[in-house]
Amino acid sequence: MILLIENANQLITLQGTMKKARTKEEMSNLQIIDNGSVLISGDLIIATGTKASLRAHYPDLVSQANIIDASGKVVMPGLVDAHTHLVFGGTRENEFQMRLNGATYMDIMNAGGGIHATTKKTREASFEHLYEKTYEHLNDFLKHGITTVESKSGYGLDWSTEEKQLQVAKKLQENHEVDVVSTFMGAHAVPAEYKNNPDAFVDIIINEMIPKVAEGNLAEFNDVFCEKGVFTPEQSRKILLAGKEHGLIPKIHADEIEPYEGAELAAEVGAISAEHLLVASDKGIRDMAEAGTVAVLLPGTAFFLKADSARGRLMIDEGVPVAISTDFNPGSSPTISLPFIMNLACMNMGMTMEEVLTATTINAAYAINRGHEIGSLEEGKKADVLILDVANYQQLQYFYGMNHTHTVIKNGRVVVENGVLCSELQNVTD
Ligand SMILES: N=CN[C@@H](CCC(=O)O)C(=O)O
Repeated sequence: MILLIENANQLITLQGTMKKARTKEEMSNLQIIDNGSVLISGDLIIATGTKASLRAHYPDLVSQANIIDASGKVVMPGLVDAHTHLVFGGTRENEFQMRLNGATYMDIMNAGGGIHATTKKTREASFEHLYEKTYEHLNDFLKHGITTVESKSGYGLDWSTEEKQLQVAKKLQENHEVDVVSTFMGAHAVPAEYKNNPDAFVDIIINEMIPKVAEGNLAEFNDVFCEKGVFTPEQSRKILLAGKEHGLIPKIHADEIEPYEGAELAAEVGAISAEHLLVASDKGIRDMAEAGTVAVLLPGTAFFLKADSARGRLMIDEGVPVAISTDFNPGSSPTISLPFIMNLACMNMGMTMEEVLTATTINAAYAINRGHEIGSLEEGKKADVLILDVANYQQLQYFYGMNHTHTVIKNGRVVVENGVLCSELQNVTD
């Protein structure tokens, strides 16, 4: 199948020569083509350029192509969400009310709620239930223009449930249009049964769970919630290094609630990303810049927890490559709306609209080791393309809290048309 998208008001390609996440002023370089076209063959991008240049260079392909007219619209790479806790049982709106009444996130967790409440529900849920519920969430992601999602386990905290979450993610990767990239996060919390002996649980993660994850090829990354009252930096280091020995790339939930030298640890162990970073230290930020660790910032979580956002502006100025993600989870960020989170990044972290687009495409792709195949519209990359019903990219932030997705092309196939999932249209006509 050959597709030709033509007449885009603005075609944002994000093309670049660098083979790594963008930093500093590179984050503002969107490489925009006015009246742009994208030529797609099968699941790959063949070329981008002006209408005239593609028609002149590829007359044979153009003559066979199905044309998509993007007049008056913005065309850009599919959005990448590099931090979610995608597969979970239950919801926690009761905790939202508790937090509105003044309780803190950690108060609730220490009293057996929070991650522990979702762990209970996820342990109880069947594989089929989790699969169907998460399938619906992925449909929502797709309708908002997100074509790749990272998914962390961590609501099992025992092997059978961790494996169930990872297997759900794996089956979704096989069956759903959205690409699902898996992270093992057995170290999300210390389960109640190990409350008095957390080191014994750390040993189980290291000696039992990580080897099984690697053997079953169930995840690419290994993540730890390094936080006071959860896992110490020493425990986190051990878990991340053990994962590395088994081929799992380190990620870390760092400096979210209290400063704990998580950013420093991320740089030290060679983590691909450090995530949250609301209270990361100046030294931690400098260490990350030097190590090239991607900061995955989650302004929706700060918003929902009524906390101050991470210092995104400073991180960019210091040379840290920044990505922005939803942190979709049932407690601290129950939203799939990456477009809304992008707006929060502008409003609350001092990031420019250009930086935010880079942070949710190419830099997010690098945060999950996919920068070579997604995140920009370039020859040879996957044809994951988003067409937005806005006249310019600034309107995407200006008309905030709305879904501007018109068309989504995933792997060279139109999967959302006029804002509606093609699979849903199919069901109506069947
Ligand atoms: N902070 C730790 N983990 C999740 C929240 C998980 C939950 O509350 O269920 C996060 O990334 O925000």
